[in-house]
Amino acid sequence: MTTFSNDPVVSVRNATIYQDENAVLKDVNFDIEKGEFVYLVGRTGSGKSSLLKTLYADLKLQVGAIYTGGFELKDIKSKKIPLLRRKLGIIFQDFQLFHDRTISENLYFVMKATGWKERSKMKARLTEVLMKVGLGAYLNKMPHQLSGGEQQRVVIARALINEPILLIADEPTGNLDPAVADGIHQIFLDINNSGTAILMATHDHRLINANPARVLKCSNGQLLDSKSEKFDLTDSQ
Ligand SMILES: Nc1ncnc2c1ncn2[C@@H]1O[C@H](COP(=O)(O)OP(=O)(O)OP(=O)(O)O)[C@@H](O)[C@H]1O
Repeated sequence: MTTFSNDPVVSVRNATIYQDENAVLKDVNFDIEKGEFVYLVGRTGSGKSSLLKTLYADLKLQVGAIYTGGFELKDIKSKKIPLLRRKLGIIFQDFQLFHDRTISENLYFVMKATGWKERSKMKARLTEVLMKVGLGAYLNKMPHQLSGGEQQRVVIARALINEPILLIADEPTGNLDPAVADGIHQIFLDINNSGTAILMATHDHRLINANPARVLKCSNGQLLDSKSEKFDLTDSQ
């Protein structure tokens, strides 16, 4: 699909976000521009994960229009979903590494699944993304030999492999100590500084206050946007 250099990476118009037949968020409207950093907040159960899942076509879009990375999500064909996901980096709170494979085997797996073929190019890219997250020397380690923060860095490296235009992160520091969370957050800021847009769900107001950026807030079935209105962050933990 054709994308133009100034198109937003995400564009949402009058969308309703559903879990089964329950509308979790109604009349959702926002754009995320190339290179933007956006936090997503809201109380537990307010719809953050449901919104993110809809953006990467894990939940079906039933009402409204969403474009992510140039793909129209309404009625998207299932064979196009892997192509959409290749344009995105998706990161969750729980590190989903294969525990019986080394770090490099974990990354090779994703590369093969997304069409990489040449071993020398794969090795170069793998080394490059691991360096970006400060784990250049960890290629042959097993996941259990890494701390939680290091495992999350590997997951971030894996998400960077195909140079995504948007990183979608669902509470990526949720299970980490504050100091480790700060280190992971700094990696997201560095990635963002090099031009990748980031949409990050978080409950951590400490991180938001230390690194302010635009905030989307799920509240009472609506999505509020700090770009167009003022709201209180303190009641969204
Ligand atoms: N798999 C599911 N099937 C049915 N309902 C679900 C499912 N997952 C979540 N829900 C419901 O959808 C609503 C929104 O949940 P969601 O997980 O999007 O919230 P959240 O803001 O991400 O919460 P948290 O901060 O706890 O992760 C809640 O009422 C929840 O119970």
